[in-house]
Formats: sequence, C-alpha cells, structure tokens
Amino acid sequence: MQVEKYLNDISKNQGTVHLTLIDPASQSPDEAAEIAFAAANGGSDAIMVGGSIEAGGALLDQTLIKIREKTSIPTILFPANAGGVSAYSDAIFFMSLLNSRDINYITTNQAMGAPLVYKFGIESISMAYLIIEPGGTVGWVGDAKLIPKNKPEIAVSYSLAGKYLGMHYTYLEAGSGADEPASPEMIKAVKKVLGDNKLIVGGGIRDPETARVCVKAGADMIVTGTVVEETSDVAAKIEEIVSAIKNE
Ligand SMILES: CC(C)=CCC/C(C)=C/CC/C(C)=C/CC/C(C)=C/COP(=O)(O)OP(=O)(O)O
Ligand SMILES: O=P(O)(O)OC[C@@H](O)CO
Ligand SMILES: [Mg+2]
Repeated sequence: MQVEKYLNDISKNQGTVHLTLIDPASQSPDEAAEIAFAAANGGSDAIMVGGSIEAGGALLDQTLIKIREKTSIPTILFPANAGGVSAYSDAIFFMSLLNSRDINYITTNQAMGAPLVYKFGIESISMAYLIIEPGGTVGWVGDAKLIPKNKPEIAVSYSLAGKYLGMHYTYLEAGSGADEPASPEMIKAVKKVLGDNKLIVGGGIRDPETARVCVKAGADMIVTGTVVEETSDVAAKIEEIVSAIKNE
C-alpha cells in the first residue's frame, strides 16, 4: 500500500486524517494490538509507532507484528533514532528535527537509519519535525531550540525551509502530554505558507474540541497518543475525536 497516497486521499476526501500514536514502551505488544484494534474501530486512519525512550529492538518488532495481526490500517514508524527502524512496518516518517541543536537529530540518525529503510523496503514519508514549547521529553531528547509558542513567524520560517528542502509533511509538535498543542494562530500561519504540503499537529490534544480548533486553523492531520494510553474505552474516545474533525 502507498501510505502517503492513502493519507493524502483521506485528507482530500474526509477533510482530516486521524493518527493514533502507540509507544511500544508503554504496554505489552498484545495490549498495543488491542489499543490499535480499538483505535481503528473508532475511525483512526493509521497507527504511528514510536517513543523517545526504549522504543527499539525486539519490543518494537513484536509490537508491530501484533498490531498488524489485529488491524488492517497502516503502521507508520515514528523513530526517535536509527534504532526506531523496524522491518515490520508499512511506512516510516523519515523526519529531520530541523530546530535541533544536535546534528544527530538533523542528519546523523537519518544516515544511520536510511540503509535499513532501503533494505527492509519500507515506504519513506519525508517530514520536517518542528518542536514548539513546552516540548516535553522529545524536546529534551532531541535537544530542540524550542520554538516559542507565541512566535508563529519562527514556525513559519522553519516550515518553509522544510518545504523548500523537499519535505512533503510538516509536524508541529508540542511534546507528548503537553498542556496544549500549537496555537490556532501558529497553525494558520504555517498552513498558509505550506499550501498543498500536509500539516500534522500533535502533543496535548486529548479532547474533541481541542482537535477541532487545530483542524479549523488548518491542521491536515491530528495525532493523539497520551489520551489513548489513559482511556479504558479507546474506541469510544477515538470516535469522539474523529467525529469532531472529519468533514468539518
Ligand atoms: C528518520 C530516523 C531514522 C530518525 C529520526 C530521528 C529524529 C529526527 C528524532 C527526533 C527527536 C525525537 C527524540 C523524536 C521522538 C519522537 C517520538 C517517538 C515521540 C513520541 O514519543 P512518546 O512516547 O509519545 O513520548 P514520550 O517519550 O514523552 O513518552
Ligand atoms: O501524547 P500526546 O500529547 O497525544 O502527543 C502525541 C504526539 O504529538 C507526541 O509525539
Ligand atoms: Mg512514551
């Protein structure tokens, strides 16, 4: 399956894409598969798999294997480093943390991971990954020079740089578990310059209203992670969020 085309088609036909993020370190592979199954039933379009800490090796492989046994929606790797590349995924967000101070997160992990992506034949989806305040664990691990939440023009500059470098997707990340996602002003300003390039927004989205505000401002895709880990009825929670963002 061409995952990028699949996502772009959903964006075009349904207005918005919903992505569920599963951290392999947060539960067993069987539990991850249960969550993915429920998320797909709730209307989520794809499962992102990754985490900033201990999210590689056998645990990552097993998590993907189990998820794929239980669901038919695509899996997309969301790697914290080259160790986050697995053969058992449909695609990978091949991202560069453009506002990192550390070259490892701008090009080195990409160079170390690229031969594995090639060898495994995973589809690569190019992405400019931008971390804004507060940034959370991923901001710390990625040594990001956090984009101030009230400075949309800085996010716009980085987004344009990513677009001109040829990246198809741009991800505005506030950090997992953030108190709030990127502001509507920032999302609007970034989407305006991105044009047809896809804008993903994540970090701190845990209710339908917050998701809807991001979409109204211009987000093409919404990521939710923590809320899925914290809910007992995953399908109902995802359905609530999905119905707030599709065909808005
Ligand atoms: C393309 C390749 C091979 C690597 C890219 C390497 C880059 C650019 C990493 C960016 C910095 C980083 C640490 C990203 C992690 C992304 C991620 C998986 C975040 C979500 O993790 P959660 O598990 O939700 O958050 P916590 O870790 O806070 O729990
Ligand atoms: O865990 P949450 O806050 O949903 O964030 C998801 C994602 O943006 C983290 O990379
Ligand atoms: Mg985590």
